[in-house]
Amino acid sequence: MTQPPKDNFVVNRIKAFKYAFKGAWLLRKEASIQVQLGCALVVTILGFAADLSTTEWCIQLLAIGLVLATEGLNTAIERIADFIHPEYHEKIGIIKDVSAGAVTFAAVIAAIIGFIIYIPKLF
Ligand SMILES: Nc1ncnc2c1ncn2[C@@H]1O[C@H](COP(=O)(O)OP(=O)(O)OP(=O)(O)O)[C@@H](O)[C@H]1O
Repeated sequence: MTQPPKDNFVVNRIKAFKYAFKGAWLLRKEASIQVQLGCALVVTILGFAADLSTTEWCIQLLAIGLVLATEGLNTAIERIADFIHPEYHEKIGIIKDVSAGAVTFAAVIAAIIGFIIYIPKLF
C-alpha cells in the first residue's frame, strides 16, 4: 500500500498535536479514565482545602498525570489486543494483565504520595 506524501515538519507536528488531543478527548468516554478523573477532581478539591504548597501541587499533579497517562496507554493496549485477537487467548489475557499491572504501579505510588502529603496535615 502506498503512503500519502508527507507534509512539511511544522504541518506534521500540528497534525500530530491534533490527533493527540483527539485521542485524549476520546479517552473521556472510558469508564476507567472517568474513575481516575473523578479521583483527580477529589484530590484537587482536597488540595485547595489543605492549602498545598507549590511543590505539593506539582507533585500531586505529576501523580495525577502518571495515573491518567498509564491508564490511557493501558486502554490503547486493551484495544490493540481486542483488535488483533478478539477471541479468548491465554497470551492476550497475560498481555492485558501486565498492562493493567503498570496502572497498578502508578496508582499505588500516587496513593503513597497522597498519604505523604495529607497525613501530616491531619495531625
Ligand atoms: N481475549 C482475552 N483472552 C484472555 N483473557 C482475556 C481476554 N480479554 C480479557 N481477558 C482477561 O480479562 C481481564 C479484563 O479484560 P478487559 O479487557 O475487560 O479489561 P478491563 O480492565 O476490564 O477493561 P476496561 O478498562 O475496558 O474496563 C484481562 O486483564 C484478562 O485477564
